[in-house]
Amino acid sequence: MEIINVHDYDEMSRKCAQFIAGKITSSERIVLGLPTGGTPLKMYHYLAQIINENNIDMSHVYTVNLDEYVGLDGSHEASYRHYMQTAFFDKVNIPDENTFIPNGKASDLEKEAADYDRLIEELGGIDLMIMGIGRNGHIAFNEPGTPFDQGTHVIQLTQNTIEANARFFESDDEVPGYALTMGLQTMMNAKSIVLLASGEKKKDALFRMIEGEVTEDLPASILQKHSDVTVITDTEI
Ligand SMILES: O=P(O)(O)OC[C@H]1O[C@](O)(CO)[C@@H](O)[C@@H]1O
Repeated sequence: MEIINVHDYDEMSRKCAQFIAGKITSSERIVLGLPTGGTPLKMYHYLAQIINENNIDMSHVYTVNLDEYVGLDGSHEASYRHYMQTAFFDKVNIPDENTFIPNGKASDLEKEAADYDRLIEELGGIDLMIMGIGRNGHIAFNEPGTPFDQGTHVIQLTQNTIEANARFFESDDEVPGYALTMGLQTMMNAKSIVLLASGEKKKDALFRMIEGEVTEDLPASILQKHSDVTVITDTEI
């Protein structure tokens, strides 16, 4: 695991955006795994800026998002589809049909999960996966206790995650209790991974992820077993 220490959130976001832009321009075709949450917001800002300033072609870029709330569709302001459109997709010239996010309104969620894994396979797998980390060590919505060998699935969110995400809703009660998320196996299949972590509140999870035991109690610890993980962080560990 390579750890890149930066001074602050801004530098972390800029570095990551530059790295992704470099990969996009140097690839004939690329599949990106993309996160939501507070952490990557500024990274998307810089990435859109770099793409537009340099007229970077996006027709060969495909994106698969990590997760979506069950019960929300793209018209809901807290849905991850809405987040991605406003934070990134609407700002760059990526074809709509190249962007994929699990459908949280699917009538058969199990089927939607299986179809999502099939889609990733048909795209040829994920070349570069960007992710954040939750305070309890979750990645995507894989909460502590999630088996390491799972593909995309439905998960019940913990109270900790509901509270952490309540800031995107009017109140705690509005945060959906379930989500569709890529599984840890899906994420580990990505060829390269970049994990972003900013701030003291992530310090404990980050430390355990890097130094601790590989355990399902801390989902992110599985990344110790991946051969190409870069962590960009402003948190001293
Ligand atoms: O970036 P934030 O908002 O701290 O969230 C951390 C993690 O929580 C999630 O948003 C899910 O709760 C993940 O997608 C993200 O990696």
